[in-house]
Amino acid sequence: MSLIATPDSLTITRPDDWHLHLRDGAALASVLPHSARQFARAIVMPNLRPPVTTTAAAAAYRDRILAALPDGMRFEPLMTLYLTDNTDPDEIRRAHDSGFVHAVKLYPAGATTNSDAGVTDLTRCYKTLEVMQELGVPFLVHGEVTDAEIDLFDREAVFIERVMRPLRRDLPALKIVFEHITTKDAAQYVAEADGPIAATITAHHLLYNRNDIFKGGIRPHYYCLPVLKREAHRLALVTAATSGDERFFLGTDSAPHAVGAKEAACGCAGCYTALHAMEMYAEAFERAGALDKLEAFASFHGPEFYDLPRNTETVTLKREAWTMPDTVPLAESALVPLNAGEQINWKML
Ligand SMILES: NC(=O)N[C@@H](CC(=O)O)C(=O)O
Ligand SMILES: [Zn+2]
Ligand SMILES: [Zn+2]
Repeated sequence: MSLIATPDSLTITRPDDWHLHLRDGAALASVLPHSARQFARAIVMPNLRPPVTTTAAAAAYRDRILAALPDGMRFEPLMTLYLTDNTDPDEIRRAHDSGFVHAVKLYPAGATTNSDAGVTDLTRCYKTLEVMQELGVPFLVHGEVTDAEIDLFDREAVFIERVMRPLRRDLPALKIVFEHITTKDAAQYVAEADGPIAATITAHHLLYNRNDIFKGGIRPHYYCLPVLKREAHRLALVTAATSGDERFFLGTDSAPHAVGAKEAACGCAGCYTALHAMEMYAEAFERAGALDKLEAFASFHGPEFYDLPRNTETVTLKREAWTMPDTVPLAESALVPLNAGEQINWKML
């Protein structure tokens, strides 16, 4: 354990981000240095337009990410495939053999940003999922039902009953990550489940609840999917993240959108936290009196689940106040990060 802690400084093994949106093209070049500064590796989400559905497309995307990395920075993109109703089981074998595709992602069709090509009915994918189970390829799940009749705030809890339980009954050895969990239902489900299941938790779901979306007016930069929930759920996520349970690990879900796409009559879902993710997590763990649990959550549990080695370098977080920028460039436009213009209490050196 490399954890060295004083009241004002915390040195931990370099962390990884197990859920990240990097986009593509000029936007990729804008955001990549932020994540590369904070994290050694990241699970890169495949919801591009068109989505990354093949190993060949993942290889090309990986090359574009590495080409966009500024000189002198190190960062390893861990690639994923986007599951569709038609993903061929052989594509999973190719992905597994590639050595650089580390997981397959479920977007229920219509659930979130760029999910139109997603899965309409998971039972159509069972042949493909069986091969993933056989090869030990993790299945990363955006866990919300898309049924318009289900209340937006209940979609994760209903997903557990309608999709997660039947899936795990039918494929009990499939490795699953319940991504960006937002409810006590999901935290409890994962903590109590038998078998190979884990969950990522974002920094913003540890720090905020649904009141923050509406504080003094509508605040689009706090809108993401799954949407922030009520305080009891936030508290359950904090308990899970700080418990030391290896099933819970860090995934920022940092999701860049141009300012105009967020500050709009019908704004996009996604919070941008890549600039200050570790500072946010440190704040959340400190408030819970659990800074000593941050290293395992951020740097050990993820590699363990993905069968990857831990990073060997360290990073240091210092208690030092600084102010988040109001905007940062995003290709030809700009994005507004979460906490824009606010004071941050920790600083990653
Ligand atoms: N989390 C979000 O609100 N948005 C993500 C998609 C996702 O992770 O669901 C995005 O790609 O913008
Ligand atoms: Zn998602
Ligand atoms: Zn995401």
